Amino acid sequence: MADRLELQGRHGKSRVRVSRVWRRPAAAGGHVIVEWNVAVSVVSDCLPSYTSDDNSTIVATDSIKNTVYVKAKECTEIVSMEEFAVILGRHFTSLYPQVSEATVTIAERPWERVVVDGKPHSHGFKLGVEKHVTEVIVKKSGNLLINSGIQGYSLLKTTQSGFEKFVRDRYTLLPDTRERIVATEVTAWWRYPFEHVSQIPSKSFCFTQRYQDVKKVLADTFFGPPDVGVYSPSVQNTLYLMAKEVLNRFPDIASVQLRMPNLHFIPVNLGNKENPGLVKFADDVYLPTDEPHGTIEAAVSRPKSKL
Ligand SMILES: O=c1[nH]c(=O)c2[nH]c(=O)[nH]c2[nH]1
Repeated sequence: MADRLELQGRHGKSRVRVSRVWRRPAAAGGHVIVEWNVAVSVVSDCLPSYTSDDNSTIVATDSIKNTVYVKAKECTEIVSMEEFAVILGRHFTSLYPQVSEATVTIAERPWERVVVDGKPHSHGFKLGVEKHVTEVIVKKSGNLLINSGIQGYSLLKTTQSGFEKFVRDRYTLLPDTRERIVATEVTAWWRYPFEHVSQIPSKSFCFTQRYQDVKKVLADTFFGPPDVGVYSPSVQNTLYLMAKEVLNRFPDIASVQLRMPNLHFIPVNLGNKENPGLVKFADDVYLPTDEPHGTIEAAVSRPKSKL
């Protein structure tokens, strides 16, 4: 009976924190620093280690961790997170015959160059908020998948948002409105179309630039023009327009997934019989809360080719 059991295992190291500095002269743009939290997980044929005391085919997770630092050292030129993840994935799947696949996940701590007296500082950084993340899966054949994203991107507007004409039944209390605050913390994931290591563009920074560009398109679509904004009839509609704009603007992005919790700003009305109208809501005083919050998410992709 036991002989017929199947096992699909994987192992690796998580929360490997590494920082890499590239020390360019001030005239060339100054120092560049990245701080990455790396997770590597390999699919590896090391069945005897599960079924017996034979560890002879295990690539130790400690060695996996060490490799992250060795590869960071070897990157003498600036690399993006995505490129670094591909380097790691290629390394594990090509060096070890037993490793058929590697998944490398990286989250970047958002150190941003400071500006002093209107000038970008050559070696000073402050911590930003939203995070660039990536997940790269590399197969031994060189086939790969690159997904990148944003986490913790908090956006809010004080008007140009409403919600009306939704299902109204015996459970409904929420009134229709064309005037409310809308606030969210965007999580976005998008997939690049590269399917093999040989297809990855060589220009350094292309993924990093793309991250900045996607972030801007998401925010610009959420807010609309600076003076008048754009009306949002629902978080659902705004989410769709944000995803659609990313796909329109970037042909090298194949699909976008957005999660946009609706973080409520509840109108405050206080009063009782003796003291009616203690606080009467006039689009001014709110109770902000994220518990509970609405959960709204969707994946948007181009229609599949009918070829
Ligand atoms: O934009 C919204 N979408 C909803 O699905 C929803 N549900 C709700 O109570 N408020 C809102 N707002």
